[in-house]
Amino acid sequence: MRYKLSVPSAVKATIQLPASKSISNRALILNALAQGTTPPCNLSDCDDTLVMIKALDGNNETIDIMAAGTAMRFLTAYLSTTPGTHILTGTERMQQRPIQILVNALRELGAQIDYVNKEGYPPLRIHGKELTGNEITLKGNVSSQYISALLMIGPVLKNGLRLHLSGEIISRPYINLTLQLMKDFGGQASWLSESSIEVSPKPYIPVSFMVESDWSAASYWYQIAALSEKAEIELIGLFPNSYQGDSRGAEIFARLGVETEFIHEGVLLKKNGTLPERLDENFIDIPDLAQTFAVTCCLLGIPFRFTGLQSLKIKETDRIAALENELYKLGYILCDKQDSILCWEGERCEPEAEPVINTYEDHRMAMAFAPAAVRFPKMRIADPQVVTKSYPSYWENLKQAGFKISIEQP
Ligand SMILES: O=C(O)C1=C[C@@H](OP(=O)(O)O)[C@@H](O)[C@H](O)C1
Ligand SMILES: C=C(OP(=O)(O)O)C(=O)O
Repeated sequence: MRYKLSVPSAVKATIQLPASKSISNRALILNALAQGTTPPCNLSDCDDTLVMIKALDGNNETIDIMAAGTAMRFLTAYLSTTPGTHILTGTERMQQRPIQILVNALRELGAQIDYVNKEGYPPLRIHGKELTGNEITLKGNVSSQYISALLMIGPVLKNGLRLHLSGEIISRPYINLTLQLMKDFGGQASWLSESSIEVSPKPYIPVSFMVESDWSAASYWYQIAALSEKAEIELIGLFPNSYQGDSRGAEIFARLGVETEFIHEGVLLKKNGTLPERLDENFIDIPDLAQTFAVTCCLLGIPFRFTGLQSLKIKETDRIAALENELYKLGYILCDKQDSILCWEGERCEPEAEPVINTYEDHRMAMAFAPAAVRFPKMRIADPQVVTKSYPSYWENLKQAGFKISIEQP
């Protein structure tokens, strides 16, 4: 299936954003570890959260978390300390996303985990037991989800946990998000230095917890505001001083002419029309926003150099390659360096007359390219249903904002 989008001349909408999947999936694990009886409020209805709810509710020996990185990593740690034997598996792509760093760390703490097929990758067979170790060193430069997974089980370990992280720490705001939520659930955990974290063996307590809206999802609306002639967009459920690192997207969009005003229930986006000569930005803390800004800058004709993208290759797809391929179809020639830098210096080629944007089973490819319909009315988005991974109502919300969507079967 493909979607062809027609864009309204002015976008005017009030959008109820989805709840954050990162917060939902942490709150579910923490609530389970706290033996809470009421689930967190306003949980996301996205695939990644639904698989987490099912995994924690069910008694199935085999747990399939589909494409959810957080569920795979958080459940690996959780099941290692929970009685029972489980097979944890996921999509074909999930079986190519590395997990050895986390498995080795858990084994050092005493966990019993085996690889079902390929060494270093899911599926895993996990035999839950009491873990006795309390101090480990692991790489901090591959995925912060390994670190979040370990931190969350820290309070239930007999001797607590001390983590030492080596290499340049990526996605640090996600580690801070984990520490914040652990505190909200009565845990005691904090940074000892730039690269060490200590968790006390103090049990969690059940609390009532409300999940805020998703700042990563908000980025596509900022993008629509940046690319449209006229836009008046209200996003519900976002607050200042969010726990989510992707709230920094608002500051970067301010440089691209979209200002944020915090109003009663969320934010109001306002265009001020000023654009920079170029955008150079380090995405080490905000990897999920790279696609949003790459597409936005190309379409606004703003050359860029994005660094800190080393984690993009092991996400839902190789996002650096996917961006290069699909932006080429729209006439933009990007270059990448050292697997961690993506640049566009204004080089153009003839765009395809009717470009079909492939989405590579990556929700963010679909969501970041859809706003490009503003400039490319003949563009199609292939396999648009991928958005359910984090934002099931994305297309409905676009329709609400005046976009028209026609469905095509290739
Ligand atoms: O902890 C989390 O909720 C996440 C951490 C990030 O992954 P990495 O730490 O692998 O970069 C991010 O890309 C992902 O969407 C969600
Ligand atoms: C990378 C992502 O998700 P995950 O790693 O949790 O699958 C994402 O949502 O962009």
